[in-house]
Amino acid sequence: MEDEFQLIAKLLQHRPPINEEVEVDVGDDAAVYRPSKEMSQVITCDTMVEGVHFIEQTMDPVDTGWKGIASNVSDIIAMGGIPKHAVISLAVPQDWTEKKLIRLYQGLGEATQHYGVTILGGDTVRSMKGLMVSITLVGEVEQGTSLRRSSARPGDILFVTGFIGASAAGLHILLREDAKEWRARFPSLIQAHQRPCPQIEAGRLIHRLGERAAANDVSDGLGREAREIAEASGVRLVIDRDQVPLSKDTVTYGAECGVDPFQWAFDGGEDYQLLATCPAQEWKDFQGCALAKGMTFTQIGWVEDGEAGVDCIIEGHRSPLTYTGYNHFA
Ligand SMILES: Nc1ncnc2c1ncn2[C@@H]1O[C@H](COP(=O)(O)OP(=O)(O)O)[C@@H](O)[C@H]1O
Ligand SMILES: Cc1ncc(C[n+]2csc(CCOP(=O)(O)OP(=O)(O)O)c2C)c(N)n1
Ligand SMILES: [Mg+2]
Ligand SMILES: [Mg+2]
Ligand SMILES: [Mg+2]
Repeated sequence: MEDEFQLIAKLLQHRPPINEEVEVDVGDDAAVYRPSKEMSQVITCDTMVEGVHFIEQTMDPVDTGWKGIASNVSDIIAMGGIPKHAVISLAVPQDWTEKKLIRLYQGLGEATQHYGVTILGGDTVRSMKGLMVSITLVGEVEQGTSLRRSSARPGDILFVTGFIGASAAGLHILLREDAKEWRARFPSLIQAHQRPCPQIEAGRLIHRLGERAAANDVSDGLGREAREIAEASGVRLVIDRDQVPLSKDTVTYGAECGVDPFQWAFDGGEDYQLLATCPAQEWKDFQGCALAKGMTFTQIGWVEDGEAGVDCIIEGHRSPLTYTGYNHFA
């Protein structure tokens, strides 16, 4: 590799074109974009670190690029927003060749194209060990209407979008020494881990409920995300564990390898689905509306008055949730 400036020029060939909202593109000290009228700006930042979020065995660089954007898009969606512009910070170790970095950018390019996000800049520096990709994503939401973790109220329905736990099941396969044969049998689990696909439409549909809905994206496992909503709202969430939607492959693989698949759902993380609440009287229509748009929203519990926290019903027996979720410093 010659120098970082030539590298940046090569990498940028793999980003989708910018649009008319961009006043100053890559190439100056900072980028300038024009926010839409009547919209508030939403800003988030998520990082992928080699050895923590991915290793060579689990992710091709193209997947790491995709997932870096997806994890940020997921947070904008969980606020009810629409993702718009990204800046990308790279710390590159010696063993990451230009070829691998171009693959990373192809993944970033695919995901930004898919979600209508423009890459407006970034930063490129040396890392002494391991690649780090840190992405800051700006989105927008109608003023004063973002979805908060603090909006859950007693009597609400607690629900999730899609399936939960498939990403952690996929990671379990990818970390096996005999991964090859399992990968071929359970491609949906591998896909869930490597290519999560947060759905903007799901967030925007929940956003229609306005301040009566609370939402969190599932990055650290249901156990962790549920606690965050309970604490922010000052309510007790009750989850009926057997209602948590697990994909058929998640259940089959769990049975074959002797792992409780609910552990993947509650402790695993990286599903990038939404955990949300909805007023009970709206639930049936709301769920029907999601279905009509090709999305599955599944009730997994409800919200009660009481000490802030989460209870879980397992085979008819209710007790405080013991699953903890993912913890970086455990
Ligand atoms: N180093 C930091 N400095 C300031 N705020 C932070 C930092 N790390 C996380 N946060 C904030 O703490 C909150 C929780 O972060 P995090 O658990 O990463 O959220 P999420 O799981 O939705 O990505 C977010 O509002 C985030 O912006
Ligand atoms: C090699 C490897 N080991 C473990 C994991 C699991 N893992 C790493 S970070 C993480 C939690 C999600 O990442 P985080 O940075 O906490 O995202 P955020 O909650 O901020 O969106 C999980 C489940 C993984 N993806 N890859
Ligand atoms: Mg985060
Ligand atoms: Mg989040
Ligand atoms: Mg996290």
